[in-house]
Amino acid sequence: MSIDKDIAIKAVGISKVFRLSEDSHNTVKHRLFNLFNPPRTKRFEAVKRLDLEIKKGECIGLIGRNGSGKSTLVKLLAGVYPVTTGTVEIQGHTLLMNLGVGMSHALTARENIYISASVLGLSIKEIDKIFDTIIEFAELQEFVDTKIQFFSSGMVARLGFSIAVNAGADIMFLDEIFAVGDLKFQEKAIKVFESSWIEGKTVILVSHSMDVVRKYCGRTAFMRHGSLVYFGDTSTAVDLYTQDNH
Ligand SMILES: Nc1ncnc2c1ncn2[C@@H]1O[C@H](COP(=O)(O)OP(=O)(O)OP(=O)(O)O)[C@@H](O)[C@H]1O
Repeated sequence: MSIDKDIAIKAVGISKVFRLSEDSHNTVKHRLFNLFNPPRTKRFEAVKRLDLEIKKGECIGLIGRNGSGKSTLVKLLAGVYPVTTGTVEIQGHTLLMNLGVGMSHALTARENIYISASVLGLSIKEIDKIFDTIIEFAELQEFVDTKIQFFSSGMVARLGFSIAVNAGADIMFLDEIFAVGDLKFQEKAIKVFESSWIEGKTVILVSHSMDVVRKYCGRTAFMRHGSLVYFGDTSTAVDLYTQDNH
């Protein structure tokens, strides 16, 4: 499959099926007696077959009710989950900022910065230079050598956002970034969004705030029960979502 130079993400026929165990073999005794009678599994299609093409430099909104498949779709696009069907092609360095997905909870903030930034293509020397800026922006000076499993979800999100901003990810998946962190951090995140930094970046913004989506997203995708119902101009997507009673 070929991908044009101006495309950041091209997904064709992608879907995601989770297999949920329905069994009651949850005790050792049950498991032993049922060795040759494996637990039954139920198929659940969290993302139904869809195509999606996002251009470089676009800021895309992703909206839908709880459980409609937004986070699963983002994880498929970011390569966190393998797709059940279809293909995803990416041009650029991506970073997923979804409350620490992609970061290792057993490692410290310092270690996670070095790992994430090197995944983004930076050398150790380059990371040394921006290390303090990342920590200061995230306001985590006192927690540099703390394992992030002890961080609050807001602290993890701040760290992820700061790495992406300062280490130069060119495709960013932001899952509710304006809803985490305290007021001061949210203001900082908004400032970044409104600065020239955003120019040329590709952003996929998952949000339950229609104001945020209206303000920053040129096009928006609306999901319902795992299906992509609409992908086009933001005002139509927001209208469809707000009128939706299914
Ligand atoms: N790892 C998993 N295993 C099994 N089912 C899952 C898994 N992850 C998500 N699901 C299911 O897939 C469906 C879609 O979940 P998803 O988190 O993508 O929705 P969402 O639109 O992001 O919701 P929210 O707005 O609440 O964040 C839900 O029914 C959820 O229970």
